[in-house]
Amino acid sequence: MKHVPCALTIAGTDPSGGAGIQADLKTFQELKCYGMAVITSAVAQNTTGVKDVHHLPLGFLEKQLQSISEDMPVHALKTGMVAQKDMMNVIADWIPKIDAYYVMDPVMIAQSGDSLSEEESREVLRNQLLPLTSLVTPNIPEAEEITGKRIKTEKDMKEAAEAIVKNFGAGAALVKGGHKKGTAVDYLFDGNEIYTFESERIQTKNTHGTGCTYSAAITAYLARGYSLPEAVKQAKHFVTEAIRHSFDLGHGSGPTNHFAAREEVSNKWM
Ligand SMILES: Nc1ncnc2c1ncn2[C@@H]1O[C@H](COP(=O)(O)OP(=O)(O)OP(=O)(O)O)[C@@H](O)[C@H]1O
Ligand SMILES: Cc1ncc(COP(=O)(O)O)c(N)n1
Repeated sequence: MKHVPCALTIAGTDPSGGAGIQADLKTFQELKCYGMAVITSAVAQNTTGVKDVHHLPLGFLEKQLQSISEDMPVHALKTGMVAQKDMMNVIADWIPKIDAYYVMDPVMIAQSGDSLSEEESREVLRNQLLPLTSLVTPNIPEAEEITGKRIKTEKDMKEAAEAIVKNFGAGAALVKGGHKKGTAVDYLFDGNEIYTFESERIQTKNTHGTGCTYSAAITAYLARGYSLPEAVKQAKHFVTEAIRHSFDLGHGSGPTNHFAAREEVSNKWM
């Protein structure tokens, strides 16, 4: 049988299907990866916000991870919502046991403003998880939280990407400009150079789960064997099209459209 690219997400859930594990699996599927999922927290949420969170017991998180590593290949994995420091420690102990690219989406606060991670977990994220990453994908507030420095300009974004690699030991850092005005520009520092990924800003309120979809698409392209800059370039195209064709569903910030995104990018990579 042909080599099957295998991608894993370790994240929280979104029953309304726009973010978290659900968005990740849709992305893996559209980008022709075999998708696997380990759940950290069950989240009652929809396009309008988070209603409740139920963290899975630590021992159960460990068993889910073990179920993967004792049986399945993983070529690339991502983490999304990992709310508690003890969960981070479990994941940090497990990742070195497998040989896979690791993309961290350092999910802290949902677009709705609801917190998705405990304050005290930030130090473990910085000290234990960041040094294990192939890539971390903070938005501007998350990059500020990691570096402890305000980001106001595009120069600040590039400096934050460099600092996250040089001072915090990430393999590479992609600082995303979804939260700034003007074009949707992201900066990648891979330890050697800065790459720029830019698209027009699409006028829509339907951007629920864009960060999840973007990091899952990068993970999928890495699992498929793309180099890091090429994986980010293709994933940026995918997320831009997912936003352009986003669904006007729900009463809040609607979800992005994974299958339209795949149709738009497909003739380039299939
Ligand atoms: N309105 C938009 N038009 C085009 N691209 C966008 C828009 N909003 C965000 N993006 C892009 O989507 C990607 C995700 O960025 P963003 O900064 O929104 O991440 P995030 O805040 O982690 O996402 P989330 O909203 O899921 O928390 C980035 O490439 C960003 O530039
Ligand atoms: C389980 C989970 N993970 C991540 C997000 C962030 O997505 P957004 O910022 O678009 O709400 C979310 N809402 N839920």
